[in-house]
Amino acid sequence: MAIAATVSLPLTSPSRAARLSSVPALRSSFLSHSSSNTSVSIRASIAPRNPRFRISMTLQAPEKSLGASSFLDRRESGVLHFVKYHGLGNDFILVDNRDSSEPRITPEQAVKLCDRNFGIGADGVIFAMPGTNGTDYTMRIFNSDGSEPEMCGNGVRCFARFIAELENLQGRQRFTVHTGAGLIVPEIQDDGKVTVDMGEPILKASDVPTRLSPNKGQSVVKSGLVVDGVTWDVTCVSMGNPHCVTFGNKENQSLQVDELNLAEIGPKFEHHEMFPARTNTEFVQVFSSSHLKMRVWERGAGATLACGTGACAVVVAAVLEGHAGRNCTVDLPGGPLEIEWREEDNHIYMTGPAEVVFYGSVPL
Ligand SMILES: N[C@@H](CCC[C@H](N)C(=O)O)C(=O)O
Repeated sequence: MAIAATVSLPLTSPSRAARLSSVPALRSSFLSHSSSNTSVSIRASIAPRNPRFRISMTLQAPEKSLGASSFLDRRESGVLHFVKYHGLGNDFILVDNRDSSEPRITPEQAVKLCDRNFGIGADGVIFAMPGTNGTDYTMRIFNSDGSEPEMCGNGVRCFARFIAELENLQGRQRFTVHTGAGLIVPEIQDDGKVTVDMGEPILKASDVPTRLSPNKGQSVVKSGLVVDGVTWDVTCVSMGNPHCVTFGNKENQSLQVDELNLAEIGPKFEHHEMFPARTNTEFVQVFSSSHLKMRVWERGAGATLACGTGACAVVVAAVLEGHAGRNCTVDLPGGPLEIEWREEDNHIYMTGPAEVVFYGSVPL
């Protein structure tokens, strides 16, 4: 059986062009095109029965970028065309699902595609779907373990950039997006970053949800949670999806987040009996009243390089616990996010990047 693969990479940065031009077979072609903002597609046919694995490649360097729209217009059955994006290293497979309100793949297929060794590799799969209740679009997402969360902050920034590419829209754009967390409004800025109106945080314990007893009105703020014999101070916040935020424990009031063994402790928070829907957990270090650093263990995805809803929950918790003001830079392993919890409307606004990694196709 012959395998045909098509990979299309946008040449948007000199470093990417330099990396690609280091492949000897591609060098002359890439060097001659690396100065323009264009795409090169590589078609490779591999015949596995031939012991020498004959590989033939066709290089195409179109005058204009192929873009997601024409790439994803291809609709062969049994093949999934996708674009991989990342928001600060939190990476997603974006699927054009605008023709149906049913996801084009199952949670089981999503698990396989997200596998970093046997699949494409991603923290989740995101579907761009027709709008609901008058919104422009609907976003659904499967985590890399196949579960379906209500929302994804980094994902919705990638979603906005994906829609702009699909619809061939340039410059500043604003969309209304229906999610499991309700209405979310991302706006692409002139510099390509995306500011998202993430709505209001949910603090009522039973709605987060957490079984911890409310200790500040209906909320759980700086409350003791015993994990493996250690009592952590936690604040519980929902951004549509559940978050447990901690700045320290009884033994260590100020965390040095780089010292944590996240892979060991993260799952114990995620599956703790106090969180009936499991939880995302953020471990936070305070640099100043406007500068925080966090590491995250995500429900259904494990340690990730960034979590947008998590960064929003962290700022809410920091305000409620008196560590910070309403405008913060939150450093994540993959880079910084700007978060504002606005007093006038109680909404949270998140600003950060979203970038294409590559376009691809896989058999289903
Ligand atoms: N990385 C996301 C959150 C994705 C969902 C999360 N794993 C959950 O299950 O709630 C973000 O950027 O917000």
